[in-house]
Amino acid sequence: MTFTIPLPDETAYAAARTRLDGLVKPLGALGRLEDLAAWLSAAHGSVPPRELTDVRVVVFAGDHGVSGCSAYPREVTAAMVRVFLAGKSGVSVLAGLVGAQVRVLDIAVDDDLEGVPAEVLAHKIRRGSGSIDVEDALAPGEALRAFEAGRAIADEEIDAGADLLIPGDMGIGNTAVAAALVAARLGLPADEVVGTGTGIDEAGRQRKVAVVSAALARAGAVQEPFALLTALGSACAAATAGFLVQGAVRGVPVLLDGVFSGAAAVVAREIAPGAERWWLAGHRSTEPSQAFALKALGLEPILDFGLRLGEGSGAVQAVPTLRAARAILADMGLLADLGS
Ligand SMILES: O=C(O)c1ccc[n+]([C@@H]2O[C@H](COP(=O)([O-])O)[C@@H](O)[C@H]2O)c1
Ligand SMILES: Cc1cc2nc[nH]c2cc1C
Repeated sequence: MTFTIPLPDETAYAAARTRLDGLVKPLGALGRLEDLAAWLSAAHGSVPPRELTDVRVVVFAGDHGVSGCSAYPREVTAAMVRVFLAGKSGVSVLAGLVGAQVRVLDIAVDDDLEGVPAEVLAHKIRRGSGSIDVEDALAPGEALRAFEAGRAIADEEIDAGADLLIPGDMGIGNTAVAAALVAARLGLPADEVVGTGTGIDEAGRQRKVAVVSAALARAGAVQEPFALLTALGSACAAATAGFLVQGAVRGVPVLLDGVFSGAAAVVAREIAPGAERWWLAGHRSTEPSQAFALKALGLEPILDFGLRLGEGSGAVQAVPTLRAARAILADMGLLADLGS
């Protein structure tokens, strides 16, 4: 499987840097905002870049098999799908503030979700994913099917006008899976990547370390990305990876969220090298595996608010910063006009 990833426009990048240096401010005084402005110019091939008017969050909902690794029971995942649909989730509220749309999809919720609109269930791969410490997460073929679903979902959003994609996640137990994927891909011990997720105590974290260690031992040296998603991932991880890859294939910027999209991104980059050029990191999660993932991807988070909600909630809060980056290029005056 090979993908053609477009290259961001280097000429636009250089032109943006030149313009930024000429704006009415000390050289470099807008710091990271200048980097983001140049990045967006390269992505859009224009200086200034276009306005980001159609931001879309897709929440991939699913259960993750591993038990005893979360502060909350598995049933919360299904219940939260209804909260997203009612517009009452954290990301729903935060997305509303920046005019972003939120779409929730049942990828692998361990529930039939009776009464939920058919379009929410349209991409369901399975009920729950396997408990990775004792079995493969997915049956043969499911990782590819979920990955293709994620690509199709990105295509749907882009065809409907999305100019910025945000992957969200809802899945009790998914921080253990994220840790396992990052540990396996980057060759790290479980203890270094496992965090407290939804808020487990140190004894709980030690149990989670044991689960992730068992998963890594069970999977052995598996490295091929789809084999990795099958052994240690989940349907949501594979679907998120497909979503990230397709954003890059279509040349549409993607704002990663927390630990889960970070782990999916590490695997997605293996599937489609160069795709990371189209990704930005919205915020720094409290989960240690996210820090390793972002470092490996060469991404620096925009915000660092101690967030650990998931859902796309951190990424949506970085949207105003991206808009600010565009605005300085579009609207600031020039040093050359100073005093005239
Ligand atoms: O994105 C993050 O950084 C993050 C950190 C901790 C927890 N979460 C969310 O909490 C759930 C997973 O936590 P846990 O403890 O059940 O593995 C899942 O629904 C995630 O969206 C998300
Ligand atoms: C209530 C709740 C909401 C969430 N949103 C993302 N992960 C979550 C986990 C819980 C427990």
